[in-house]
Amino acid sequence: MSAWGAGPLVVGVDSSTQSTKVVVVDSATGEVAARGQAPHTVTAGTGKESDPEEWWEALGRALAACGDAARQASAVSVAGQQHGLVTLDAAGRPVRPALLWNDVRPAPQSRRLMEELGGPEGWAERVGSLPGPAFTVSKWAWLRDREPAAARATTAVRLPHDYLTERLTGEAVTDRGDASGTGWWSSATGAYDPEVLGHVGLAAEMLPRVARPGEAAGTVRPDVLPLSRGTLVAAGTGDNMAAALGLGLRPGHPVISLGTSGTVYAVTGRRPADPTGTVAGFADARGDWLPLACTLNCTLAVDRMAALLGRDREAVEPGGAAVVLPFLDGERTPNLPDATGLLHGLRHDTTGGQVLQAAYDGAVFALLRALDLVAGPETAADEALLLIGGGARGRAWRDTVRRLSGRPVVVPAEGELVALGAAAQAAGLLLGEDPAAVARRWGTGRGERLEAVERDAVAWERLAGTLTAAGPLFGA
Ligand SMILES: Nc1ncnc2c1ncn2[C@@H]1O[C@H](COP(=O)(O)OP(=O)(O)O)[C@@H](O)[C@H]1O
Ligand SMILES: O=C(CO)[C@@H](O)[C@H](O)COP(=O)(O)O
Repeated sequence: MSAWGAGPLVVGVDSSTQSTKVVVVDSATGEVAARGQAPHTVTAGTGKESDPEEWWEALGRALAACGDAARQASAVSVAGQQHGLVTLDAAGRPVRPALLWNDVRPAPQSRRLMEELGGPEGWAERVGSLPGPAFTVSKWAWLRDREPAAARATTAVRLPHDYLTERLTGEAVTDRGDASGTGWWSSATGAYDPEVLGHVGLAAEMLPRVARPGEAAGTVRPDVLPLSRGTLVAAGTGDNMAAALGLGLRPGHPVISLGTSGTVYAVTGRRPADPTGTVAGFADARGDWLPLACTLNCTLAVDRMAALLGRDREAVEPGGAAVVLPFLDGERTPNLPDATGLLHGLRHDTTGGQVLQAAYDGAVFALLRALDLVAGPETAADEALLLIGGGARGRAWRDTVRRLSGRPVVVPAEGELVALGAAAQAAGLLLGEDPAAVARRWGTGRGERLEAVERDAVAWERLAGTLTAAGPLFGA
């Protein structure tokens, strides 16, 4: 029992693309005692990079905003944006800024790795996922090609959440969920794949230990952050895996997350292996699987379109025949790393609000095309979609998902599902419970249900036709 409520306090961290968010939660009730947030800088332009030192400082600031509650916590867990390549030198300092998940520069290395190591079928079977440009293995191959001196200076490779966990504990630890986004962890064997590592010149000693679900990473070192020395630290996980924990997700309940990335995923007991590369065959943080499709252009692309049009993001208008493929950062789903944004179907009477609606439609269409692939046979055709991420707060996003899917939508009342999932992982470690069961007890997945509306098949067909016609323009 803490000074704040019924049970010991736990801290959940979401170190995502745009910011770090922290929640301090009562482990008995799930009540949020304090919260903090601090922004990150991402380089503009084609390359997407962030300084890992800035994530650490942002974590300190977000924790400080929680005041005494963070210091009183008994356990902490860090969830982070997936795939990012953090390269450390012998002194444990970043050799260069981290290459982020949405950096498409490694597209040539991704294609090469695919050809050299068994083709799409080989990768799907052996690793569970294809080594798309997002995957850490392609980023490391890019670094070796383009910045060989930086690659040579690297003695340790981490993911964003591992880097922060190691700064907290001094221990090099990751988990199966985040490891499954590297491309060098095999979902078939549950271990690093020696052939992939050998192929890209990485020694297993350069990588963190992969903790078992429910295992601790260590304890907080003295005087590192506004946390108490000796606080238990869970292994952490990738941000999508953490959100699945926070929702207490069971098979048959697909999730759409609308943030910097758009993601669509579900939890399942069957190991995914999709040779088309649309579905990443991630592991979850518990021992099951998290088939997931991810787009590079979601909330930021739509907000950029709103800014270009000089409109508020909610100022959409129905009608017209405009189509927007909002591939401002290239695209991952579909796999078109060299794509750019496309606006089609303009007439004299097309309004700015219709073009903005078309941008929402394009972003949601890309995600919904992958829904059936990730949802699997456990999911009923009329099952509601769980809508999370910053965009889930917006009315236009909610309405677009309902109109293009024809399904009901449930928006959890608590917005920070990644941080809450990390908190549930910390509580699970502290109390010896399954973190998803902790989250269910807390009720974090409960929220507002918006009923289905008729599916807009006309808009869907227009988008599908435009995407097919535009393929050659984008190098498809
Ligand atoms: N009220 C809102 N309505 C619509 N979109 C919103 C709202 N609040 C935040 N967002 C969007 O959420 C995005 C951030 O989402 P978030 O899930 O926090 O991102 P990430 O975890 O990738 O850093 C912003 O890009 C912004 O466009
Ligand atoms: O690459 C993926 C999933 O494979 C992304 O979902 C990242 O994990 C970044 O997440 P956000 O910062 O958008 O939450």
